[in-house]
Amino acid sequence: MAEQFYKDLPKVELHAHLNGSISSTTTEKLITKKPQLSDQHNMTVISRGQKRTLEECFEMFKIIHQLTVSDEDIFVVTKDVVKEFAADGVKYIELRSTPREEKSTGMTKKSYVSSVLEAIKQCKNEGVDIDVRFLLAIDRRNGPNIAMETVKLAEEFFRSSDGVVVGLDLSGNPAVGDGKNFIAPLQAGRNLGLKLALHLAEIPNQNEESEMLLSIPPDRIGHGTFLHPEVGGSQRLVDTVKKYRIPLELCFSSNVKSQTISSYDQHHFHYWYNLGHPCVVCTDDKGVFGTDLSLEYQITASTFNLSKTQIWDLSYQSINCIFAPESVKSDLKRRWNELKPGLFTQD
Ligand SMILES: CC(C)=CCNc1ncnc2c1ncn2[C@@H]1O[C@H](COP(=O)(O)O)[C@@H](O)[C@H]1O
Ligand SMILES: [Zn+2]
Repeated sequence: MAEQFYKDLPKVELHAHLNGSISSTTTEKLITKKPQLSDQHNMTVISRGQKRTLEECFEMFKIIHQLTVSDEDIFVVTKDVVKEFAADGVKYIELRSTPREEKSTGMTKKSYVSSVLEAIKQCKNEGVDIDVRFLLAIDRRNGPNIAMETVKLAEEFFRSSDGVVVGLDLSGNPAVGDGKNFIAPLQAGRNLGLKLALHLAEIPNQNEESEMLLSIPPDRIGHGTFLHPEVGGSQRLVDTVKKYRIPLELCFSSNVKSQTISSYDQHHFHYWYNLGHPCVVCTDDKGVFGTDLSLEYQITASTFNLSKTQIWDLSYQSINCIFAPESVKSDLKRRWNELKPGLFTQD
């Protein structure tokens, strides 16, 4: 559990996968409806101090996906996840999820997205204090044709969701498939006005793929762990990211627990923060990695010795990286400034 300062800090969450963000309370709820899966419960979270390989982490999603197979499941999960982020002091979130169909329950990709959006709407009607937006995710293992279908689905909801659907994500096991196959669908999405948040250089030796994806260019980068030359990336990659000033979504617990980074102090946050490059602290999969955004901010502060003012600035500057329009950014900044005095008189 994070200290009160980090909980009270108003925060922006820009990298959260819906099915990776399910809490153990919600998992229990889902298991009650599916008792045949009851022995899978402790398979869906990596506890404190534990680590897994990246491959093992992706295996966990197969189990989680068995728990969320109907529109009702997706609705319940979205509502709970949104409320949990709000309770953790997150004032603006961009959730992302891969539309899935499930023949046994009649869930289609379209009804999947509708269920997410209905849950978001209900949270808003109930007065939950958080602005929620949504990105449709493309899973690399499904290939470019499915990716193009996802772009079309995103286009439909982009037009009809009153600004809730803002973009596309490219994710899934980075060792599977080739990123260059997704350039065309991603570019098509971009031309439609959808913003792009792409997982990039999450594992080593993907410089060629990273270069191609950066040439689009994306609006934000997920992880970017192996972009810089010290870890086998290249100065050219760094220069491109700097030239376009593409913000990085950084996820400490995720990277350490899935072992793409050996320890917190080795995290590339250090590299990019020292360059003055926009860095956004995120959770990735708060359920799987047993974390929340407050804790990720606290880890950032304690690992790199950042003061409370520096942490405040980090959170405030994240507002510039959201995909919602400028007017939303201004409103959030006003809100942050109203909350600031209360936060700094606690000492
Ligand atoms: C497993 C691991 C190391 C997690 C951290 N890094 C990740 N890298 C790439 N894709 C991810 C990651 N975490 C979640 N995802 C994507 O998000 C999905 C789960 O959320 P959803 O079903 O899209 O709602 C996964 O199936 C995967 O496609
Ligand atoms: Zn991710």
